[in-house]
Amino acid sequence: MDSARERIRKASRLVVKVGSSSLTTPQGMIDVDRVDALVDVLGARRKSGTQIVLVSSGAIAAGLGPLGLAARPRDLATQQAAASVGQGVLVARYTSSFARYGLRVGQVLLTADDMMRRSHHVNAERTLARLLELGIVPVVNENDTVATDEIRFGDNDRLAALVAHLTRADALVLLSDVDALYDDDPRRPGARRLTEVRGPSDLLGVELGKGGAVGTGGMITKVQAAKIATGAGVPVVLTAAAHAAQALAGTDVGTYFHPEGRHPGTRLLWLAHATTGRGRLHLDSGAVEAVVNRRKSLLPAGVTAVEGDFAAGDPVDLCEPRGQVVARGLVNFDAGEIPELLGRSTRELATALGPEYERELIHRDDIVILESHH
Ligand SMILES: Nc1ncnc2c1ncn2[C@@H]1O[C@H](COP(=O)(O)OP(=O)(O)O)[C@@H](O)[C@H]1O
Ligand SMILES: N[C@@H](CCC(=O)OP(=O)(O)O)C(=O)O
Repeated sequence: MDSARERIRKASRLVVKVGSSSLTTPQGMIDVDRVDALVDVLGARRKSGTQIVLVSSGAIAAGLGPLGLAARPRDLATQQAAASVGQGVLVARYTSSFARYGLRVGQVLLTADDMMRRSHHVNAERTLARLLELGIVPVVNENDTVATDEIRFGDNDRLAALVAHLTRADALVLLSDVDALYDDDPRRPGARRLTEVRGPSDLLGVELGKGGAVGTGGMITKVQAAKIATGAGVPVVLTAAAHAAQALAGTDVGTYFHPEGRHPGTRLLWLAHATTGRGRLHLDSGAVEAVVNRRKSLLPAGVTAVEGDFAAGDPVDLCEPRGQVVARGLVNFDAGEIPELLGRSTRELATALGPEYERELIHRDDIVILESHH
């Protein structure tokens, strides 16, 4: 056996993500046989001592049938209503399916916001750790009913990567309806399977297409998820749900993404990968140098313009003078407060406006430099 794959076979904590298309029928009902087949694999592995976190999509898809909808609705409110109905059905099914192995599940619903706000992510981390200690299988999904369009993950691939990091998992297994990453859309003739990915250069020229009718992200979000996880030191296997047993046994199925071994903080991981800014701050070249190369906080003196309507605490993109986004950060002021601060020193602002204006626009701990600018 490939020694890299050994990491999956020997993992003592695994995050397994399964997509909608592997759990539901085209009619929008739970596919009981496929759920049971997946639980057979996970239940057996749990019984052998491995802790398992299951990140399961399928709430929206499983809500379609009960609501009499023929296809995934386009509008967010109906998707959220379907998720609300479907999530209950889904968890009920997992509860009875895992009970066949004497195992209990615990529902955990997270938003992208929870990954960012320190108090929330500390709580999520603690609850997941406790569930695992208690021998429970946490079943995680995005909290679809409260997540708004701009901020939601939409697919669970990136959420699963962040959960793998949050729980310090030994590996992430992404299960879909396709058995591997291919160099082209596998529905096209001649597409070839990638058995492993060692880094970005292995992905050059790979065509990443959209998914089927029930899934959302297609391969693009799965590859993004793999980059997030491997960048945080967690290896990833991507394969079909039907090959779950082989993947967990470390057999050569699907695509193996080798880990890179850096461990950035979870909150910043979210900031870099799971969102786009709510607005933009344009930096002069001195501020770019300070923030990107010297990892300093961003002060109002180095900002030339502000765009967008954001509130204090929101993520904003930081642009260099030609307009290219180089970093992202959690801003300390509302958009409307910023214009009068621009170009002025913090000391001058404190004297003119009061001591609360002495703070930086964005604290260095709340800034991530985007990948190509490291
Ligand atoms: N290069 C590629 N390699 C593999 N699959 C691809 C590729 N490009 C597009 N796809 C499609 O992506 C789909 C999986 O994405 P999706 O439907 O979102 O799955 P899930 O619901 O499991 O998250 C596959 O069915 C496949 O047809
Ligand atoms: N949270 C959503 C996930 C949406 C979705 O389809 O995701 P995926 O199948 O992983 O591409 C749900 O449960 O329906």
